[in-house]
Amino acid sequence: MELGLVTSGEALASVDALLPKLIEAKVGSRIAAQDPTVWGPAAEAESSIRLGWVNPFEAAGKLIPAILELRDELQKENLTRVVLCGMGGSSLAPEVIAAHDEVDLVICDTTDPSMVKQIVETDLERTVVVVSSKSGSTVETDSQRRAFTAAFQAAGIDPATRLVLVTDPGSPMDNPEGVRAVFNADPNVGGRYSALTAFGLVPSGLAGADIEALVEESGLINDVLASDDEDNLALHLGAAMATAGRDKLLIACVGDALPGFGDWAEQLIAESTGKDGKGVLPVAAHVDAPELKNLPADVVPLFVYDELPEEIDEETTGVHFSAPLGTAFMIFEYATAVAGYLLGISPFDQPDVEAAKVAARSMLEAPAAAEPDAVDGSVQLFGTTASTLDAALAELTAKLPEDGYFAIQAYLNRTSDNELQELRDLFAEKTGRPVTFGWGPRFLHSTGQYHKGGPAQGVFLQITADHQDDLEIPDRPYSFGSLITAQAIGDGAVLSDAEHNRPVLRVNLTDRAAGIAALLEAAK
Ligand SMILES: O=P(O)(O)OC[C@H]1O[C@H](O)[C@H](O)[C@@H](O)[C@@H]1O
Repeated sequence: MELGLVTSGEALASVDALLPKLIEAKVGSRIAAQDPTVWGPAAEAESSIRLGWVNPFEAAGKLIPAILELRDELQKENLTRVVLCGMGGSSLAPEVIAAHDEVDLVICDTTDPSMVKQIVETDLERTVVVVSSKSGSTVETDSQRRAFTAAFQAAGIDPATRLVLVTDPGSPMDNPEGVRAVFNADPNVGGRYSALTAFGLVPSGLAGADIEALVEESGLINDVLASDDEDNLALHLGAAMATAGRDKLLIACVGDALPGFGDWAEQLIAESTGKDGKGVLPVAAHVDAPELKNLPADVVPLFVYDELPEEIDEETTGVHFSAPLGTAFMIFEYATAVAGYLLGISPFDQPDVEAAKVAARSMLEAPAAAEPDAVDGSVQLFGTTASTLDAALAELTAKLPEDGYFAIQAYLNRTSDNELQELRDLFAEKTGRPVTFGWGPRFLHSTGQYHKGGPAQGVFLQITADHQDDLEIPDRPYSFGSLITAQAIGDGAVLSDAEHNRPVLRVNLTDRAAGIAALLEAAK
């Protein structure tokens, strides 16, 4: 893949206006030198422990031989199915790396009982499970680990031969007892910037990805990214992200270019910029997205190519990007940090993520069985004055502000309920506004920060379901089914509370298949 970045229209105007300022303030070289003062005094404490990602090379060089050695060992034992349990920054990068190299890595980033079951009950005899968590205390990851440990034991397999941990040194998970290996990551790198640390490299490397090539690619333009001149692509991309009046970035991969990259970039940009009522809303979409046919005035489209097209219309607003995956990770990380500087926010914290976790915990401790406001066939409606699904969706859509976006949050099984993703385009068509689609609880660790901390522009459609075939979480007083429901209700409660005041409609499907069909029909 060739390396290139071209901006056009208003994105180009933004680059022209902001580049001289970025160069004058030496933003590129200061980030490369890990200068924590770039984002101002309020951000300094966090920045001073979060800039390790600008130089991942030495640590990666030491780590890779150990990963390859373990991979060989596992292969000799015919342990060829690699599952990764982890959320947000602990799973999005390895998912992209594996997809890019076309190696199988099964991602378990859910609490949907049907999906956890599907993953836990498949081919256990040849499965090795990587459990990744920087903090070592993420409830989803801990629950998935418990489910796998119990499943191995039930199958007469010693979990100590099958569990591999990736975590920060000293975290509650950093314990070699009862596991095959523990890989420590660099604590000075936050989750969403950790693609080239143990979090990105261990699971994808064990699954067979060419992690040496990836790390090599990531160093290709190190000097360019550290420079204070017009050739620094990250300054261009950061300035394009901060285009005035266009605070939404629609990401579309063209053809086979970097599959899944939009989902990774979405977490990086949403969690890094969406706070203090500001932010860039990333919209992971595709080249046929309705938004691109009739571009809303507040959206910058960003196209990711294998190779840049020969001709790019200079007038039409857009960002056109092409890079090898390792290089792309680095450019986007730098660019997001640059956008943070331009927006005047700290790109390394996620102040609003915790609120949803707290609300979910209190739901689990004292479950409140709320009565639906209305029932329409197999769909229960919560948070509406309407009595039918059609009317409830119309009521929600009517609350969209002019500069608003429609957010769909599906707390379902992203493998077997995948057709639900069609809702994204249907609502984009219907509303003429950008639409984000997130699988819960996965998105809580990604765009979840922006939805609560960014500009108050979103309206929210939560989709939950009853769990006929639930799964217990060993040694926990709640099941996966009650956990995922608590996570949805908890996040909905925070979104709609007095502080955030976002419109939220929850539809609960008492029958999944019939409910999904009804939703798709209603969205047309
Ligand atoms: O790696 P972990 O500590 O389990 O964290 C996983 C995710 O959790 C939180 O939601 C953070 O907001 C994310 O940035 C992080 O990637």
